[in-house]
Amino acid sequence: MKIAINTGGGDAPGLNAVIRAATKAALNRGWEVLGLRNGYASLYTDKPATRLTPDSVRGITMQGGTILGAANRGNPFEFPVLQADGSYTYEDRSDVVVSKLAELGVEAVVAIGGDGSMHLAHRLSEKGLKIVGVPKTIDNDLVGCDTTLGFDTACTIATEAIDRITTTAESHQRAMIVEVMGRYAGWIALHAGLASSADVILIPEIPFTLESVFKKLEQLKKQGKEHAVIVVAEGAQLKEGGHFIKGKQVGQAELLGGAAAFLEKEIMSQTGQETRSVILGHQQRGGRPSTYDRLISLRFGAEAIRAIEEGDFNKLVVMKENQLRRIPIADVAGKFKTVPTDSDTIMTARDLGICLGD
Ligand SMILES: Nc1ncnc2c1ncn2[C@@H]1O[C@H](COP(=O)(O)OP(=O)(O)OP(=O)(O)O)[C@@H](O)[C@H]1O
Ligand SMILES: O=P(O)(O)OC[C@H]1O[C@](O)(CO)[C@@H](O)[C@@H]1O
Ligand SMILES: [Mg+2]
Repeated sequence: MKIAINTGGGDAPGLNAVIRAATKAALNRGWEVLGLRNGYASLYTDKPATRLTPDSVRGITMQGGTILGAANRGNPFEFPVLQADGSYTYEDRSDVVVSKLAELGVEAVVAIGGDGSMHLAHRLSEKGLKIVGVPKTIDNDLVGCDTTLGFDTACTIATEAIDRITTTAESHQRAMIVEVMGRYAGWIALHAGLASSADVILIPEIPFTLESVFKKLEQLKKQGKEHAVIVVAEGAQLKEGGHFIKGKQVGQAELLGGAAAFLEKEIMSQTGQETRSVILGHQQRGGRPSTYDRLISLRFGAEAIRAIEEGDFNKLVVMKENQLRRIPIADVAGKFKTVPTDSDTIMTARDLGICLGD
């Protein structure tokens, strides 16, 4: 058996642990393992794949990033090609992906990625590719699973950052706003905000009003609390105004952001409270994975190989109620898991008096 592994979408802590577990489990079965670089991009080059060996995966469980490189602008069905005049045209390179893998003798692919990668995996499987998916994204927005690899680490990093920001907020009697990642889902904001005792948490699932935030700041003052910590998801949206969109690059999903800067300006000008904003950004995606992310990543990687061994293709390996399961990739492709607004975590935030902006 010859398999190939690729990592697609934004990188996330734990990717290397999946690569190591899948490679070792496959090599132990006497299989051959190829690594694709930068998603599927290496398949269009004269070095389409590299052989993964015990040496190439040694000691990488604890390493951030991905030794294979990631790609979040390389959709093979609409591949952006730069023209001489600076404009882009889009080519369908999906047949190149399928035929190149066949030429390399690859019988199955382990595709590690988020919602976008699983959408691609599903479309490639319709062209005959045998794929097993592994759920990765710090955003935790893949349906059909409790958690995705990278989410726990991102929440830990965000929680620690908010803790640190809280002590300086207190020293200066300021409102501090922390913008965290998560695209159109508020998982990181809600979990890290709750864990770090934020006063206000704004998530895309609950559109907010400025009045609600100002009311909370006023209430804190009345209680003798001179500082405030506001955690805002990059995808947060105003009840009247929608998302904060920073821009869009060719071949990429839209970039969100700007909610924290907006809030800083409005709080300063409308309440007079000294305010600062911080964007945590990509540090939430970088560095060493948490113990939990290492473990689920190793379990996902080895399970993907067991699925291939059993011929159980076009499945996504997931963690559901702390059990490994396999679900059809078709069931998650093109879907999106947001925070249920009636979840016990939301109710807990409300019970603790946290303002959710509504
Ligand atoms: N293996 C791949 N090769 C090339 N491009 C890919 C690959 N996987 C995903 N992409 C591109 O990256 C985009 C994002 O992928 P995905 O949703 O899986 O990642 P993510 O972890 O949710 O991060 P992101 O915030 O970038 O969406 C996809 O829409 C797709 O265009
Ligand atoms: O790496 P880029 O292109 O800045 O993408 C940022 C996006 O990727 C993620 O980090 C992971 O999906 C999102 O939280 C964020 O919106
Ligand atoms: Mg995504």
